[in-house]
Amino acid sequence: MCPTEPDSAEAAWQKLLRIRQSIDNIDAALVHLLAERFKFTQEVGELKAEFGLPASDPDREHRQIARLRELAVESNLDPEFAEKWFNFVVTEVIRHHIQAGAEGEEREAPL
Ligand SMILES: C=C(O[C@@H]1C=C(C(=O)O)C=C[C@H]1O)C(=O)O
Repeated sequence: MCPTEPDSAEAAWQKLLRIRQSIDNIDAALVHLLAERFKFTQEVGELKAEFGLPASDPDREHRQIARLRELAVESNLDPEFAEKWFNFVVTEVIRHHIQAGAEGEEREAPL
């Protein structure tokens, strides 16, 4: 048996608990990072709404996807997954931007 392998069910359970703690820490960090990202994209949405800029910027998104795919390959992460994750997040960001734009228009042209 490899020396780092647990040699009993109890040791395996302890190892599982230790690994799960790290998984939970990483999940917490991801939530914090996403919250920060959405704070910044909200600022972008406010700027876009104020100056009538389009909600989405497909050219920028293509550049971001190319970069993230490269980073994923370097990090041994599936680049398809990295792109799916990015698109999932950006779809939500754009939905917020469209909403902010519509609310800005309503404020400018009340009934
Ligand atoms: C945040 C922006 O708005 C949109 C959202 C993006 C993102 O979440 O990274 C990128 C491009 C835009 O489609 C932006 O234009 O920078």
